[in-house]
Amino acid sequence: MAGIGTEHLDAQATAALADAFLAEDDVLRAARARAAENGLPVLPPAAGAALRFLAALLDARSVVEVGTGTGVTGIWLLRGMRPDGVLTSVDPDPDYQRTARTAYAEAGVPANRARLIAGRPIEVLPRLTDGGYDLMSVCADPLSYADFSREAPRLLRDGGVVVFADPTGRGAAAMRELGQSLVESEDFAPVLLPIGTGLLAATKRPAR
Ligand SMILES: C[S@@+](CC[C@H](N)C(=O)[O-])C[C@H]1O[C@@H](n2cnc3c(N)ncnc32)[C@H](O)[C@@H]1O
Repeated sequence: MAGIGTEHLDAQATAALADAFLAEDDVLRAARARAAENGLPVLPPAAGAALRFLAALLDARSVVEVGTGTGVTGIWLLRGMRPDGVLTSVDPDPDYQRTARTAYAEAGVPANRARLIAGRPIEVLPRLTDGGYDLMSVCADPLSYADFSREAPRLLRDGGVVVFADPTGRGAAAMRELGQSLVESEDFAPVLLPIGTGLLAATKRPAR
């Protein structure tokens, strides 16, 4: 683990340590390389580890992901979920989903654990089951996140978590606005985790 033994870490060194702390294996590195070949930005390993941590903490049986990409985040999520848990992943691009399917198979994930839906999330999310999800993970285009966040209270069970990531950092203004709406919402208790360009997470409070 790079950085262990360093007595004082600044923010940059801490970020490097966080990425090296749980280095990706060959399967994740291959999925990341396919993303790079396609010019797709991918979250850093520390963000993937945080998604796995959340899925494990929630003992997630059912996770919905927006932005399948080449499967990097999906593999992290599946590795945190219950062994019988199902990942529903939505992406407008069926070619990426075929690539992700290959990555899941390389990771040893049985095909019935990944339900890939090709379509615009804004049209697909309203069709998914009320309260059917322990975790919603969004890593796509931040300009659409306000629309996706409106679906989160309906899709999540009480105590479920929604997490938004901006893989390029170019959606900072949209992320700030989204963060503010979560702060003001009575439905959620939010936190901004300083991992990568920031993971904006919020847990759904039970109705009082
Ligand atoms: C950064 S990649 C996601 C990568 C994946 N989450 C990962 O880290 O492994 C973004 C994905 O979002 C999809 N996407 C782009 N715009 C979108 C939108 N408006 N709604 C949903 N998905 C979108 C792209 O097709 C692409 O697969």
